[in-house]
Amino acid sequence: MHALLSDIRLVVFDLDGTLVDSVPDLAAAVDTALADLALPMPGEAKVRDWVGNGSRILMERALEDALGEAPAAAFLDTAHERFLSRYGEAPCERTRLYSGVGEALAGLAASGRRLALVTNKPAAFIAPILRATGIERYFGMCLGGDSLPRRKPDPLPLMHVAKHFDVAPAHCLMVGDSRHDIAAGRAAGFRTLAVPYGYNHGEPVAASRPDEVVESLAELV
Ligand SMILES: O=C(O)COP(=O)(O)O
Ligand SMILES: [Mg+2]
Repeated sequence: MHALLSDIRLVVFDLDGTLVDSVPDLAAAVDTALADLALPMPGEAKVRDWVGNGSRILMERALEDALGEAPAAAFLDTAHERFLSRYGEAPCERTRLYSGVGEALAGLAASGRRLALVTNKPAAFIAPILRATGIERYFGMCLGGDSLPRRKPDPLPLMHVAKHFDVAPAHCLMVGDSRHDIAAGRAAGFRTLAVPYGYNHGEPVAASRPDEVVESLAELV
């Protein structure tokens, strides 16, 4: 086990960009949603930098890019509905686990630690993706960006999970790919660990000063 885990009893994982590379499917849904609205398709590279604050803000960034100005609220609502419908049709066609994730989850679970998932993506998409990638059984609790009144970088979902498992924050670890994960973890009183391969608005996640950065989650076990 990694030294950081010695007094950790609960490990909370981010999903997009940490456990799964979901951008191919997210980008396909953004592209088709914009095409439905007769707007140009942004493609994967741009979408990669827009993921991290939930699907509504993802679509706000996409519309702003396509229109050259901030979208009207009603148009954003329409576009967000299009995105949810398109993503719901195919949330895991090309979404894949990052290397090392399977070993890490199996090893941590076997060690008796509790595992949970806190993502900013809508909760409805969590189970289909965990099922398709074969990792659903590891998580005792999963929260989405719309599960509670506030989402990451607010610490609320992390505090909720720690309370659910009755583990003090000092014995909890947040594992994520973005500054929102690190900020939420720190604010909740958790230890924090980052992976550098995910989505962080084009910036290195190390700039958020997590307690540790690992190239692969396999290094945890
Ligand atoms: O859907 C998003 O915006 C990001 O999701 P994540 O919190 O799992 O990285
Ligand atoms: Mg993420």
